[in-house]
Amino acid sequence: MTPAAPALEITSLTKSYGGAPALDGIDLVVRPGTVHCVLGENGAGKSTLCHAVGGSLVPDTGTLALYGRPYAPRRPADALAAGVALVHQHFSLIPTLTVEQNLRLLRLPGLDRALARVRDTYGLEVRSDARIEELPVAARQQVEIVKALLRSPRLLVLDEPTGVLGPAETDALLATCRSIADAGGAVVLVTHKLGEALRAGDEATVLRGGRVAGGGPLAELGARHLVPMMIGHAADSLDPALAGAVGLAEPVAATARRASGAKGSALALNGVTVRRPDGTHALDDVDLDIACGEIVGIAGVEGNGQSELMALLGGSLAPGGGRIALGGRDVTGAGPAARTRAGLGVVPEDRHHEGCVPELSIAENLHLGRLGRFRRWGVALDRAALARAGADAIAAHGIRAPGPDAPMSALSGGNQQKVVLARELALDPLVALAAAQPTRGLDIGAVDAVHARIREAAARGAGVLLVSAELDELLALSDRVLVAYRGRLLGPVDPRDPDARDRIGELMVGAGRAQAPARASAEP
Ligand SMILES: Nc1ncnc2c1ncn2[C@@H]1O[C@H](COP(=O)(O)OP(=O)(O)OP(=O)(O)O)[C@@H](O)[C@H]1O
Repeated sequence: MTPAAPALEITSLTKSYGGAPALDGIDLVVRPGTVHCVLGENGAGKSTLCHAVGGSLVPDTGTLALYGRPYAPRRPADALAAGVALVHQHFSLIPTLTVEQNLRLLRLPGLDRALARVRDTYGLEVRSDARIEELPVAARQQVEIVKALLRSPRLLVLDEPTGVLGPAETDALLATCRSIADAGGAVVLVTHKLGEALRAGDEATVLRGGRVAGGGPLAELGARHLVPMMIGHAADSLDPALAGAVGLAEPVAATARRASGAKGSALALNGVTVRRPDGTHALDDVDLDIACGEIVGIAGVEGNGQSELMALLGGSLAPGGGRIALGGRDVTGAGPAARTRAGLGVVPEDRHHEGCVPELSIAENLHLGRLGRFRRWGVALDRAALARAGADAIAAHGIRAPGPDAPMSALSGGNQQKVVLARELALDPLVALAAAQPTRGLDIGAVDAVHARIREAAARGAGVLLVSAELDELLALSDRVLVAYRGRLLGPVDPRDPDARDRIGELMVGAGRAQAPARASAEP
């Protein structure tokens, strides 16, 4: 190893899919002892780059060097042997096995010692006896990161690791990145969150359309230079709340939305209870009434009933008690398809496993549950009509896709999310929309567009339930915010209240419960 050599040097890297370049002549240098952020819009090529470094994809042309030595991994095992660990956007854990069983599959000598080292060095601990499928998404991500750290990598590549993490977990992860860099290693951190990059990164490279759009030391670039590199034009058009959230402007307080004028209840839960297998309440006698045209935000630490609430609305979980009504009609016993027909749009948190069918085409995914209208004589699918409708939706929602007939699996993570959102927002009628983390993994331009679409849906009279880990998002969009805490919905908090953040923070840890109504207010 040459001491002054870059930890990673990428030269003229290219990779195409069916003639379309995903990476088009990338040059990138990661210096040892640094956290190097890779930024860029959805479909820019960030994951493809990570895969090339992590050995899960072989580039068409170009070279890589690791600490001054040629490095050409053909498979992930080559990367691991060279000291490169990659944490993917999609988890690679076996859900039915425990954490420990998953870690033992690595066949590392001295696993217990290595786990103790990771715990002592980074303060990262995992519950060895828990089954992966029982763990919240953030805890699964933690296991993936521990798995990577067990091998003491000299280059750690993290593909959008913080999308699923709460603020405290994100802080812990960013601190871990810093300790790896301080110990002389290097970290490549892919993120959409500018604040995070500016806080934790030393340098950045911005990708756009498979090319390097710019980069340099983060302290010099700042949000003002980075955002135009990322979105390809000046950031003036961004919504002021979003511009404030990414540090481009002074933070702005939420403003009152114009009432839609729609009347009545869009979505109502009445005394809804869900018990977990261990007898505890995932949802505890929840009452919630969302008026037509109203946006209700749900904050809260993950694992306080939000997942069950979404599964319940999606129809994959039946309540132990209580009833659900859509536009005044009881849908408690209705299956997912009947709810879709009745006008309930659901954007699940785990778009990859629940929101779409990766093997089907993009056009089919855009019309899941409504493919019937493209059948001729009720049987054969009119593929041309389906492709035309798919192409329209792709254009309208800015989905970066090879075409409507390409498989969903060919889309980048953020573009898959756009497909799921486009499909649910296109329901006709759309009586209510329940969306969990709708902007997770989306670039700044796309977040802006999704916020606008959610506001439009409410303006057209839909009631919106918005579950989000992003407080800025909840405050910018919601008419009122409730906080999920141990299966109950506490609050409401008015987002225009100057103390809204503090109040939500208190409710998230259960403080102030005594003053809050035990049941969420039914009144908007
Ligand atoms: N298996 C594949 N087949 C065809 N095209 C693909 C495949 N994988 C990726 N692509 C295309 O390559 C381009 C880059 O995708 P990539 O996943 O690297 O983007 P990204 O920057 O990570 O996006 P995101 O922020 O949404 O995760 C996209 O246009 C995507 O559609």
